[in-house]
Amino acid sequence: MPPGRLLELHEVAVHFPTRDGVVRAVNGVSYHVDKGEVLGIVGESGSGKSVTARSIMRLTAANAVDAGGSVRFRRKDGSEVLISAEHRQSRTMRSLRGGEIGMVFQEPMTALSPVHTIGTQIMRTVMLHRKVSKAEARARAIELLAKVQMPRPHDIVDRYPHHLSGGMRQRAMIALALACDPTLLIADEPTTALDVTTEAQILHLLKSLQQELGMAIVFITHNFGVVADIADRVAVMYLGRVIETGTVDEIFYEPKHPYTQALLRSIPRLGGEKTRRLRTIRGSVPDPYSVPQGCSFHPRCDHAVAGRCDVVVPAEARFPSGQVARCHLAGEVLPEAAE
Ligand SMILES: Nc1ncnc2c1ncn2[C@@H]1O[C@H](COP(=O)(O)OP(=O)(O)OP(=O)(O)O)[C@@H](O)[C@H]1O
Repeated sequence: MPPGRLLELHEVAVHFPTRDGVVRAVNGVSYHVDKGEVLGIVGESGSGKSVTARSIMRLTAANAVDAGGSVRFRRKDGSEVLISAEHRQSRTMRSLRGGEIGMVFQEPMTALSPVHTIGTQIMRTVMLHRKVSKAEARARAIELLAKVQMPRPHDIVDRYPHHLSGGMRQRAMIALALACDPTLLIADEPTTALDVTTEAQILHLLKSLQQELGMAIVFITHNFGVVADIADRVAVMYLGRVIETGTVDEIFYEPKHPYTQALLRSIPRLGGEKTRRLRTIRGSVPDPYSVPQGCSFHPRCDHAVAGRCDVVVPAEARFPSGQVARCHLAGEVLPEAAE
């Protein structure tokens, strides 16, 4: 990996064999994250955002089958590690999880235990990864609670999760994820379940922590507005593939892939023209048992060319800026042409 690179996924594939057939949840996903960068992952429900992220930590469900690809991660000491399925239970993986890669979820109770105090849980993580005394770990827990702007950290440290509001639980989970100064935080829809005001506060908190600590974030969301707030670069996913990547500005102002263009047309804009009608994307996401041949978006695409888009999987089209789109017509299908 280049020196500034922290994480690199190459053609990662994860399938779930079920009684009704094979769910091809992730079908060859490639993306990278540089040190200190925020990568937003967007896409409709079921596009494979979470399964891909979990495969980085090797935390996919027991019925998941690793169907290929590789994940590379740069450790704090500068060395590169190849994360593979065999590493699932390895000592390296255990030291990466929580020690170098932190994770926060939509539902804090998936990360927090209901039967232990917030302090005990943070102290446990700190003591698992560092040689510190109990008193030092407790001091670190209080320091972390203050860092995530938890009110009354000296009091909250001895509370159980059910004593806290939704927003405070989210802060506690972030404190837990930051316990060992991770260089990468994977945030999977961490604000989706919150009201708008709390969501804005948590986003602001994550952004300021990211800048203060210099950590990178993979931020998963289905909300373009949230991406605009927090991300530097964006990867758009559709049916288990990344179909476009670029900077936030490129994706918002010059989307190259018809799916990204359609997604953007379907979100209301503040101050937008009142006469402009919101358009929904034709059809619905096909079920992942039968991913369409060729470009998987072609059955819903207004520009699909028969004999090409329905037959051949598009290669990556690279633009001089670094923007990449997996579309046979990328560069030809401009937003104006698609109106
Ligand atoms: N353990 C599992 N067994 C079978 N199918 C699964 C399993 N976990 C996920 N899937 C399927 O894999 C696909 C991708 O799921 P994933 O959760 O990654 O989507 P997502 O883009 O994160 O969506 P959401 O925003 O709804 O979380 C979905 O079709 C989902 O039903």
